[in-house]
Amino acid sequence: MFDLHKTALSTKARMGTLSTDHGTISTPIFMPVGTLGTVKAVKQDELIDKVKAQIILGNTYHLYLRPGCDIIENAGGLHSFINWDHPILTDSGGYQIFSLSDNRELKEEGAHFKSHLDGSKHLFTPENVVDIQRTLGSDIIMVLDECPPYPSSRDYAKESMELTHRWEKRGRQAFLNTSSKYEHGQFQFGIVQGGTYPDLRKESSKYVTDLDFEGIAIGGLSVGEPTELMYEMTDLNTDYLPENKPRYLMGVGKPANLLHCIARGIDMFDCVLPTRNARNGQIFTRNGYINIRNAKWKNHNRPLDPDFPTDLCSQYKMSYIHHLFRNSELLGLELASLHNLTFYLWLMEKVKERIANDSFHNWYQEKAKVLDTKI
Ligand SMILES: CNc1nc2c(CCNCC3CCCCC3)c3nc(N)[nH]c(=O)c3cc2[nH]1
Repeated sequence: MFDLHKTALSTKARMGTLSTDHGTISTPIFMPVGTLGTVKAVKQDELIDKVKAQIILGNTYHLYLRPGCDIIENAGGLHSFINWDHPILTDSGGYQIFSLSDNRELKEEGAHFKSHLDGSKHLFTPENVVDIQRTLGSDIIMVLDECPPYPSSRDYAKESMELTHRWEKRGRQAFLNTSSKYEHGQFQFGIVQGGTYPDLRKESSKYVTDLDFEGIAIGGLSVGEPTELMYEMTDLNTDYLPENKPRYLMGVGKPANLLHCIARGIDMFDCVLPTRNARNGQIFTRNGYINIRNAKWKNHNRPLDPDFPTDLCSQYKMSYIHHLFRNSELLGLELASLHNLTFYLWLMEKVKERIANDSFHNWYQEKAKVLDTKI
């Protein structure tokens, strides 16, 4: 399960390992997002050999709708279907129902929604999202929850949190009453909610902790709230979460956000930013970020950062990559996506080095400022 190795000096940063039947994850970790069973524009072997990814995310909502659970089950489960023999975490679909389906209804029994693909009607319940993720065979499954919008009134946030709590209790029971359909075991993570209300966040942290999940996610953040408020809620939540369980901050974030949230006690992150923004030309570097589509790179005949270990950085001229993006050439998307993911995992390795030698606390704030600078 989760072994806490070290907590940093004067911040809540920590290093640990999460052992799953598909491999061990060293934390802090960033988890590349593979919505439809593929991390867009990056091949599985590159994820291992170049990105050094240790775990990727899949999406219950999308995979359930297409290709559907029976196709994936017939293929031997998600790992076999996508040819990835390492850890996979799947989100429960609650968040996707809100961000994708324009017609959904929350009831005590679960979330009714219409498929964004063909308008067909579906219902996710705390119990059937366990069954779906049992069938997918992901190593870490998430409970069904509601992620309230930002801003939400305190009443709405409280109502939503309490429904999510009742769903989590049912989801945990469904998980404990069933077992994995495959050779490998599975873990279930609970999700803390409570909007941006400190008293609700504290109550939710305690409620979810008491359900004794294998890990705990912090939900309801990175939904448009000010960054400082996201940091404040994260800091408060980890004060009330057990030290011996991994903490997963959902949907976060920019490189600078990762450093600040690691300092506030977070172990696991996921975000579409490195791949989605790569496709728009945003490239993260050790000295800040650039947009390669900008005309300033048109005649720039040097590589971006010759000493950084990616093809984009060391093998290609900026003028050429600018040209690829200007012409929507696939090679541009591939180089930028692979680079950004490699950068995120490289940053996590730097963080672990700093925690190990007790130099994280006087490094991360300045580094976060540099990483947040547009070059
Ligand atoms: C971007 N901000 C944000 N994301 C949130 C997410 C989604 C996290 N990412 C999942 C991946 C998305 C791409 C496909 C694969 C799964 C949240 N998910 C849940 N269940 N609950 C949240 O409160 C919740 C809150 C979130 N906030």
